Amino acid sequence: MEDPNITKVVLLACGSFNPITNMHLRMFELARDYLEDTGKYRVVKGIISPVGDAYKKKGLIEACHRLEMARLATDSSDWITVDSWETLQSNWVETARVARHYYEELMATEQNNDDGDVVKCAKKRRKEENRFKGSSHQKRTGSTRLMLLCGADVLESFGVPNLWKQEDIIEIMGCYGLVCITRSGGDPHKFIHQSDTLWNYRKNIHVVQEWVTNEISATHMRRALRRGLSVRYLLPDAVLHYIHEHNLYNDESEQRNADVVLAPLQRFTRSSSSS
Ligand SMILES: Nc1ncnc2c1ncn2[C@@H]1O[C@H](COP(=O)(O)OP(=O)(O)OP(=O)(O)O)[C@@H](O)[C@H]1O
Ligand SMILES: O=C(O)c1ccc[n+]([C@@H]2O[C@H](COP(=O)([O-])O)[C@@H](O)[C@H]2O)c1
Repeated sequence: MEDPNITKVVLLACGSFNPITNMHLRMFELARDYLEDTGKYRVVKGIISPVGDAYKKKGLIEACHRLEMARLATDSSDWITVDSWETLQSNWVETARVARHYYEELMATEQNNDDGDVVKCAKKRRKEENRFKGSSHQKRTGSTRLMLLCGADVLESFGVPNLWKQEDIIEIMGCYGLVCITRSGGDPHKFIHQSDTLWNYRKNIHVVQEWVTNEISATHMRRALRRGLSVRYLLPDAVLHYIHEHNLYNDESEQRNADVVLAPLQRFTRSSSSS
């Protein structure tokens, strides 16, 4: 018998996953431990949603390969899944829209048509943008909630001018909530404190401290692979075999989209993003 006071949660992680690393998988485990330790949540599913080919980020290889690597990486997990919906869209899809898609899917599955309609919630949120002061609109005890899972760099990218739409940030915080894993060099608590918008929604942002800090990033993987260095044990063996089998990361692949106007997050110069 389910405890009615415990809210079920689906975690959604968006990103390039170019390639997927062990840290991407660890994010899910860390988030689940954190949420369940509060005694308020039970994490029932994790979704990895790789960005589509229309996201013109330098060095981004084809979605079919990124998807397949993510599938191989999650093969042994009984709760983390990979979903191709985002990669099947012809245009780049904003993260708020991706979240809306999965939330609607979730609601349809649960046939839960009560006041949890996220589209209504999103519209209302946009109207109330300047008045709303955070927190308890999301409470839907008894039904499943969707939360966005990301690293602290993504949270901090919310502060980059003209990168995210303000209403999307508000929708993400107000309708879903965020689980944010610390990354070395970042300070999400300070960032939330310094942003009026994030401060308003602070109760919907769960900052998870990763004590075993590491610098694993997809950028590091690609760089090492281009140089013929080992990345073994930084990503699953099956993924590594797949990379070698298809010769995925090399000087040529790193030049993909090099001549295209930068993808949104690339404009936000993170140290790990330089090649
Ligand atoms: N070492 C890490 N610690 C915490 N979060 C991470 C880490 N690596 C990736 N993430 C998070 O995983 C999600 C997907 O990330 P993404 O595919 O952009 O990986 P990345 O390793 O940061 O990529 P790149 O190096 O290509 O920019 C993002 O929310 C990102 O913040
Ligand atoms: O929705 C937005 O406005 C938005 C702005 C910048 C980035 N994102 C998403 O954030 C993710 C960033 O991935 P990456 O690999 O560029 O760090 C990817 O899923 C993008 O679609 C989303």
